[in-house]
Amino acid sequence: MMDEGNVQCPKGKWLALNDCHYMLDLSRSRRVKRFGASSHIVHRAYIHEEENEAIGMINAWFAVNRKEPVKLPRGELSNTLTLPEMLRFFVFQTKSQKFVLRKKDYSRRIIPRIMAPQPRYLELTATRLICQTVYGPKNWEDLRTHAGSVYPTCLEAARARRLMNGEIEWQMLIVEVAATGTPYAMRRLFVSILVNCVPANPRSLWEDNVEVFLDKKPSWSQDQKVAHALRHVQLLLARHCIELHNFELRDLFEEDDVPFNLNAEEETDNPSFDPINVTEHSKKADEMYTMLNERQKIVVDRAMTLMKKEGVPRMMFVDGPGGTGKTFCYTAIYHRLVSQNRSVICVAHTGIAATLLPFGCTAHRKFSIPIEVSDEMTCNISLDSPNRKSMQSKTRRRLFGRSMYHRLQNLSCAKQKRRKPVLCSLWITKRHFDVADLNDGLTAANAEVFATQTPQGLPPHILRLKIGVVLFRNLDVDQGLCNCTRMM
Ligand SMILES: Nc1ncnc2c1ncn2[C@@H]1O[C@H](COP(=O)(O)OP(=O)(O)OP(=O)(O)O)[C@@H](O)[C@H]1O
Repeated sequence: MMDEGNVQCPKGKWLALNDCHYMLDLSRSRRVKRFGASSHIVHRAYIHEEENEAIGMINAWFAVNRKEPVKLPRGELSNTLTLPEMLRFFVFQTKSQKFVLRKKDYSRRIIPRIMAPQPRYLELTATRLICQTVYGPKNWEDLRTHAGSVYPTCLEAARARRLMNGEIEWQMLIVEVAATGTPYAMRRLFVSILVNCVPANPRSLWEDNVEVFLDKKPSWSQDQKVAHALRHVQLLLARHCIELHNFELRDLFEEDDVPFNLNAEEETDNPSFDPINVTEHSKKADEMYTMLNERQKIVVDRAMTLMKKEGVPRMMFVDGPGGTGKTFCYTAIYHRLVSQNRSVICVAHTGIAATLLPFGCTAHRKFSIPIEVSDEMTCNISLDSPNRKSMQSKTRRRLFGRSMYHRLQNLSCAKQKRRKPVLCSLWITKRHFDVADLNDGLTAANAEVFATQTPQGLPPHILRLKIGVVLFRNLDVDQGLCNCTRMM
C-alpha cells in the first residue's frame, strides 16, 4: 500500500497509525488521512451497571441532560439525544468522567456505537439496548421508565419495550433438537443458548420445556429430577463464571433434592469429580514416565523438583517444535501430582489447546483474564463467584499452561511499548524478523521456485478455501467446539 501511494513513512509508524486510525481522536486522524485512512471514525460508548454511582459514561450522559440544554450544530438540543448520539457532539473525558462539547462540528463524520457486552450479561445487554433507544434521561429511573411505569431493572424495562430477542426461535430450536437429543444434550444446548444468545426470558424457556431437560429415572421423584437437571445446568454455567440466579433460575430447586450417589456418567461435567482414583493416577504416571525420552524426563524431573521447593516463586517454560511431546510431558506431570493428592488446574491459551489437556480450560475463562492486554491486566474473578470458591477449595494449586509463552511475551511487549500496543503482534518473536529478512532477500526469479515448494509445517503458497462453517467462539471446549473449529 505504501509503495502504490509512493508515500515515505517509517514502516512501523505507518502500521501503528493504520491499525488504530479508527480509535484516534479527530486531530490525529487528519494527520493519518493523508496516508489514505478512512474519512469516518467509529466512536464507542462504554456502558456500566447502575451500582456505579458517580463515574461512567451513562452517569455523565445524565449529568448533561440535567443541565440547561445547549443548542447543537444541527439544531438539536443537548438533552434530546440517545447515548450513542452524544458521541457525535461531545467528547467523553475519562479523567473527569464528563462529556465536553466539541469545539468543531464533526458529527457527520462520526459513527457512534455502544460496546456490546457478552450476551450472557443480560442486565448489561438490556442497558445497552435501552441506551440506544431512550432520549435525554436524567437518571436511572428515567432510563427504566416505559409508558409511565418505572421498572425495577433495565432488563425488565427492555422486555417491556420489546427490545430483547423474541423467545420463539429458541423455543423452536429446543423443540426441534428434543426430537433426537437426550436430556443431557438438551441441558447443554440450554446452557449454550443462555451463554451465547440473550434469550428474553430464560426462566420461562426452562419452565415451558422442562420435561425435555429431565432424566427419565423411575426411582427419582419429579423434584429430584428437576434438582438434578438444574444442578447440571449450574455446573455448566459455572465454567463460564455465571450462576443460576443470573438467569432467574436459582429458586427453582432445593439443594437437598439433588439425588445422592450419582454415577460417573452423571457427574461428567462436575469439575470436582474425578473418575480416576489416586492409585490409577499413580499407575498412569508410572506408565507414562517409563515411556518418556531423555529430554522429556529432564522436563518432568525438573517440574517435580520445583514442586518440592515451597515458599519460592516457581515458573517453568517448556518450548519445542510441534509434535515433540510437550503435552505428553504435561499429562505425565498432571498424573504424578494428582497421585500425590495435589490439586492441579490445567489451562491453555486457546480452546483447541485446552482440549488436549486433562480437564483443560482456557486461562481467560478460568481466571477471568481480560482479552485486551494491558499493564493493569489482572484476574477478574469476583469475590463471590463459584470459580473463586472452587479454586479456594483446592489445597494446593499447580498451573500448567500450553502455548502461554506467547501470551506472556505479548504482555511484556505491551509493557515496553506502552504507547503502541497495536504493534505487539509484530514484535512477539525473533522468528518474525527472520521471516522479514528472508522476504527481503527474495528476488522475483527464485520466488517462483519457492512457490512450488510445500515443505512440512509451511502453509501452501496458494490457499484454497472450502465452503463450510467455522466457529468464532469457544462454544464448548469439552465437546471440541472451539474458536476456529471447522464444522463438517
Ligand atoms: N515419550 C512418548 N512416548 C510415546 N508417545 C509420545 C511420547 N511423546 C509424545 N508422544 C506422542 O507424540 C504425539 C505428539 O506429542 P504431543 O502432542 O505431546 O506434542 P506437542 O509438542 O505437545 O505438539 P504440539 O506443540 O503440536 O501440540 C502424541 O500422539 C503423543 O502421544
